[in-house]
Amino acid sequence: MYLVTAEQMRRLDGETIQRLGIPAIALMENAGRVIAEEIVALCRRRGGEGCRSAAGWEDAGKDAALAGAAFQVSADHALTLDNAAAERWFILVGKGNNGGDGLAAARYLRETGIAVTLVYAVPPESLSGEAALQRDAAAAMGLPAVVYGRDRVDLAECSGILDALLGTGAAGAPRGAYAELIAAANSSGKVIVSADIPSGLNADTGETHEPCIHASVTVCLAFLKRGLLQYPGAGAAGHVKVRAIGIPASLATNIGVQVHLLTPEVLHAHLGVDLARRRSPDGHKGTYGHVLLAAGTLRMSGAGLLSARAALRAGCGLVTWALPQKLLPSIIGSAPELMLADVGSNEDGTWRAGSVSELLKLSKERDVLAVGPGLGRFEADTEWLRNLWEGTDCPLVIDADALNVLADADYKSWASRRHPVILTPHPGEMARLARITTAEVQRDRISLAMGYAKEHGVTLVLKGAHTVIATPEGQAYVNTTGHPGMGTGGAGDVLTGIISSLLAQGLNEAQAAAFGVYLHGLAGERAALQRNNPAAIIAGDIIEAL
Ligand SMILES: NC(=O)C1=CN([C@@H]2O[C@H](COP(=O)(O)OP(=O)(O)OC[C@H]3O[C@@H](n4cnc5c(N)ncnc54)[C@H](OP(=O)(O)O)[C@@H]3O)[C@@H](O)[C@H]2O)[C@@H](O)CC1
Ligand SMILES: Nc1ncnc2c1ncn2[C@@H]1O[C@H](COP(=O)(O)OP(=O)(O)O)[C@@H](O)[C@H]1O
Ligand SMILES: [K+]
Repeated sequence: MYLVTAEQMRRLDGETIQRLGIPAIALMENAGRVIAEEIVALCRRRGGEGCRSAAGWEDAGKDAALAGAAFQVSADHALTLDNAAAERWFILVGKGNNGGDGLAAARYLRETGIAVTLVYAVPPESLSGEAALQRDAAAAMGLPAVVYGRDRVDLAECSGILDALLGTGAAGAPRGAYAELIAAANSSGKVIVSADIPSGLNADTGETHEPCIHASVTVCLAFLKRGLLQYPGAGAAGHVKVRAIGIPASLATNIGVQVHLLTPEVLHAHLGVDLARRRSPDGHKGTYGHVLLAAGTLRMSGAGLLSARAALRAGCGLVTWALPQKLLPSIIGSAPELMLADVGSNEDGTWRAGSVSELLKLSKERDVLAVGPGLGRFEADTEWLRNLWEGTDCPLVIDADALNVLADADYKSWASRRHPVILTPHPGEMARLARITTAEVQRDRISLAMGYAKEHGVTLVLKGAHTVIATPEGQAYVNTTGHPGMGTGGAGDVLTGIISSLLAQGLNEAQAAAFGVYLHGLAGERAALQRNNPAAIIAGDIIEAL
């Protein structure tokens, strides 16, 4: 599934209207219809109708067939509602095409028997184009209408609100009557369905203006908007339903859309990942690759252990953990499946820059080098990392403190590598890498990740809720597996182990990063299910749930 910006959406609309010759009003009709269908589905769920109607039709069909009846008629189930008389919806209508969508939806809802009242944010005379046609059609159908600020509007009188105030054409924070209506809708306690995006949301970045609608359901039209997947916007959108309105998905490739929602289909069809992770019947530990991990200090020995164990659980054949000598006594025996490589250490258990020669030697017999979890900082660590960057002939995964080393270095001047580099920063590490604040990182995670990956020629995994994976070629994937319970020390170390393990098994960097993030999130969800309270998840649970 593609993710688009408002500007890309305008081009997709334009292509459909101009190149395919589909009139804009037809797209708006489709939009109104699918919005109405989702509202009917919602009314049906809360009215306790469940699937009764659908099953009822099926049963009737079966009965008729058994009785030998040849002729059957069925109605439009998606726009049929048994308890329509119990519903009264207010349709908040803005001046642009988003308002036009709401007006079209209002007509379809009225047809189901639901009472609707149009609440215009602006005088209806100010609507133009297709929205004006919809205004006139609604008026011709006799739909009651009021104008906010001129007529009395009491949102307490309705059973639900359709927010069709602002869509992808909105600029800046909602003003005047729009702001007042949004605030009133939010405090009404009524269920809110948003047309396309919640009004007040930045459709590209996911920033929420003050005020912004808090929807239960957002009926997103044609293509998923980037802002619906990025927090805080993702929180304001509620359940997002993407519905087709007649704009062909193939147009997205024509206009160069490069961001995808990370689904099993995208992993399989777009990235070529074998989701079944088949292993060959005659495979052996040598078949599945060997990870070399440089991680851990006395103070943070657990980070290395978590990465190493996660790598094993993610399926690679062998893991060698290179660690400071002072750590060895406490680690021996803690994970018998691991191989340990003593690379010496300072008196206090920290890494020595001289360990690089041993690491370079070890890397020759390994398929991947992962550096960083629990590494700490040490003297001449920049030169140490530069030697690994320039001297290893295998994919490199860089996490945690090794990212902070990179952030302090001018690594664009380092020799280019034959094998890929994957960086796995959390927002704080990303802020240091990009030399901006953490708040600036979170403002538009997708654009930032894409820009950084392209500029630095790395695969970037920007972690946090809805992790973004960006490739140097300009593609990006947004992951939605995972769980807030994963906000626990060491969860990122587990991810580093998983991604390294997949690389060792022969996946390319985009596959390993995307599939690794996806599996890590699934394991987090499974771990949350296994605990009575998700707050009880610890990083080791994620490994065991892999
Ligand atoms: N064929 C198509 O294009 C299709 C489009 N579709 C639908 O159209 C939506 C996009 O429609 P759109 O481009 O007309 O913009 P939209 O979001 O309705 O709002 C713009 C209006 O709001 C106003 N306004 C702006 N900012 C404001 C603010 N901060 N505070 C207050 N007012 C503000 C601004 O008025 P102005 O300030 O210029 O007087 C302007 O008139 C899209 O999300 C989807 O729902 C679908 O039907 C599929 C086919
Ligand atoms: N709310 C959340 N939803 C989904 N995943 C989350 C959430 N919070 C954290 N995570 C995931 O947990 C991991 C935390 O990583 P990180 O911050 O590096 O932890 P640590 O440094 O302790 O290992 C990341 O993969 C992140 O995406
Ligand atoms: K809206």
